[in-house]
Amino acid sequence: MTEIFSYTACRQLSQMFLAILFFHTSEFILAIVIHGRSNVTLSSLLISAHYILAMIFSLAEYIFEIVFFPELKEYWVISNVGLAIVVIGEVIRKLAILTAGHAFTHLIRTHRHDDHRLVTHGIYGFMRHPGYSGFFIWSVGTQIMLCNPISVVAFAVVVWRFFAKRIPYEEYFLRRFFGREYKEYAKKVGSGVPFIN
Ligand SMILES: C[S@@+](CC[C@H](N)C(=O)[O-])C[C@H]1O[C@@H](n2cnc3c(N)ncnc32)[C@H](O)[C@@H]1O
Repeated sequence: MTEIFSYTACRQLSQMFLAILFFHTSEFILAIVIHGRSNVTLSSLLISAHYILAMIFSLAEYIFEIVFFPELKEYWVISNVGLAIVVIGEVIRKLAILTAGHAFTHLIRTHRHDDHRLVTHGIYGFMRHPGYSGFFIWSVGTQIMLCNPISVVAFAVVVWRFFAKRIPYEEYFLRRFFGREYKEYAKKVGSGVPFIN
């Protein structure tokens, strides 16, 4: 049991806590800066029941493994690569939010607003869904950082399946809003999420 208070656990769990804290507070602050306080609710913290369950599962896996298989958490190269992946995912996601500006709404728009323009510059020139790609990378990175083998696979599968449904739904409306312009853009630029066209 003392492993829970070891240097390894304290460092890896603090990194996880800071990664989560930074991700959610920065999402919320950026939403307020871009859309204005009156248009932002607590839902912009992006903390859903499924998300909390996933994080509890990941923490349970971590505690179980650090108690019964503490050597599993000592792969520092893997853990540090995970930390680097978390930072990369965070940077991609925040670049997406800053580049898209007003167009980046947490709820998918089903009606076109007059000021909604198709964004294809900056990071959107490299991938169509940098916000989703960044979150996918970030979430899997957190589990690599914790050396949580089950959660690495579980997070990759669950987050991928979520975006595999969300992206076609979002793009249905983007095609309706921007027609040919979006078709041409989608022909040239990939989604940014593995195995999603
Ligand atoms: C949560 S944001 C995610 C944006 C994008 N899917 C991404 O991953 O960066 C969802 C909103 O962004 C808008 N959106 C997505 N791609 C866009 C683009 N290239 N230009 C303008 N608006 C876009 C959609 O209409 C939707 O309301």
